[in-house]
Amino acid sequence: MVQVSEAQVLDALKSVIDPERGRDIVGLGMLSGLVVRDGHVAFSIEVDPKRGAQAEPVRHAAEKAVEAIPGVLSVTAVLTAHRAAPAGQAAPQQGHGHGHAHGAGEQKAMVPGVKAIVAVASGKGGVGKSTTAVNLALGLAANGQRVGLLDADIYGPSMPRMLGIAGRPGSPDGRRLEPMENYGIKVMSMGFLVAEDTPMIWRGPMVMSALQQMLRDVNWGELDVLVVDMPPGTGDAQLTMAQSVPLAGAVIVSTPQDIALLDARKGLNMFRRVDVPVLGIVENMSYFCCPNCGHRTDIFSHGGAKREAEQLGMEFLGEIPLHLSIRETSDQGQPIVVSQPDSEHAKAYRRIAARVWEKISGATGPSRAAPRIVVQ
Ligand SMILES: Nc1ncnc2c1ncn2[C@@H]1O[C@H](COP(=O)(O)OP(=O)(O)OP(=O)(O)O)[C@@H](O)[C@H]1O
Repeated sequence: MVQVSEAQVLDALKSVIDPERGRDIVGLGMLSGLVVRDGHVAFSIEVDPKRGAQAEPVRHAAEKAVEAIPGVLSVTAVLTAHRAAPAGQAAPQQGHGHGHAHGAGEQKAMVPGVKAIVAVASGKGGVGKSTTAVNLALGLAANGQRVGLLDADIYGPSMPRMLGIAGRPGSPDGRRLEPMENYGIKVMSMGFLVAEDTPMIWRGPMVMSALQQMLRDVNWGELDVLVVDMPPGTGDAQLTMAQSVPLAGAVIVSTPQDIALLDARKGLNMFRRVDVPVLGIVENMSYFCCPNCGHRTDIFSHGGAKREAEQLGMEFLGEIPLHLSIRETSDQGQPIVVSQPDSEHAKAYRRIAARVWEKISGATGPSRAAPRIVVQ
């Protein structure tokens, strides 16, 4: 295989001229987060936020220039809206009339029109975080809230599949993306923006810019709740999210054995460190429900999560069994809350959604970043 070096990529990018300033993007210092690995290249290009999608031709030209290097297998270039103003100064999105971060620290820019943002997180992968996020979002919608779902799991976006949505988001004004929609909720996912076979190679700064774009450069409209399906784990992406957005709170998804192994505590501690209230814990795959006879088996010493949650000072929001229909419905793009709304499982998700809503809509008082929420 032909090896591609960073120097080669930089050389190629020196041929890309920013038309606005008449110089190459490398010389202008617009490039950041360059990663070259096994022929796969990824980088971000910082542009003034005012330019937004007008800088798309620059991104496109940069991609083309790198693609032309022999040995390059894929190129992922992302535009970063570089925000020079320190947080708290007159950034355009700040304080859109709905609530501010009132914490002792810096103000966090609200997303215009979005009343509350709830993160769904887990200490590790594979515990059913995305399944919970999608059913929670649909449960909130079924309970009457206006809901958006942001798939922040940029390494393995699953929402296009889970919600049965194909295609690419449009941008009628050429500046902001329109979210996709299904089952009455608005959805944005990196899966809509990047070809399925493109490997995702991200480094810290790129993760941040991708998340910021999906959060702020999307026309979410008026939402009561934006549910964010976080990437698994407790790394950069979670911290960025937690630090740069006034989260109303976080829901931690955990399996019984994961609780026992303390993985859930990592998630909990991370949010506590950045001063985001943890709304509670959902125990997923809590017990096994035989799809044929309905017989229930507690395969993982069920009940431990509730006890642990209490010990950790967290609310236990509910338990979801391991059930074939939960997996099958998500795999088919028809999550159980919409495809089998009268099932016990759908009801369990709706109860969790109702409790989450109760907690965030009642989140007033002198505490930190709790957004002011008007229940309509
Ligand atoms: N309660 C459940 N019953 C049956 N299957 C489930 C349940 N919850 C999740 N699954 C299945 O487990 C698998 C992993 O779930 P999911 O993708 O939601 O996990 P995740 O924590 O988001 O994973 P990742 O960390 O890989 O993103 C999926 O196939 C999903 O359909």
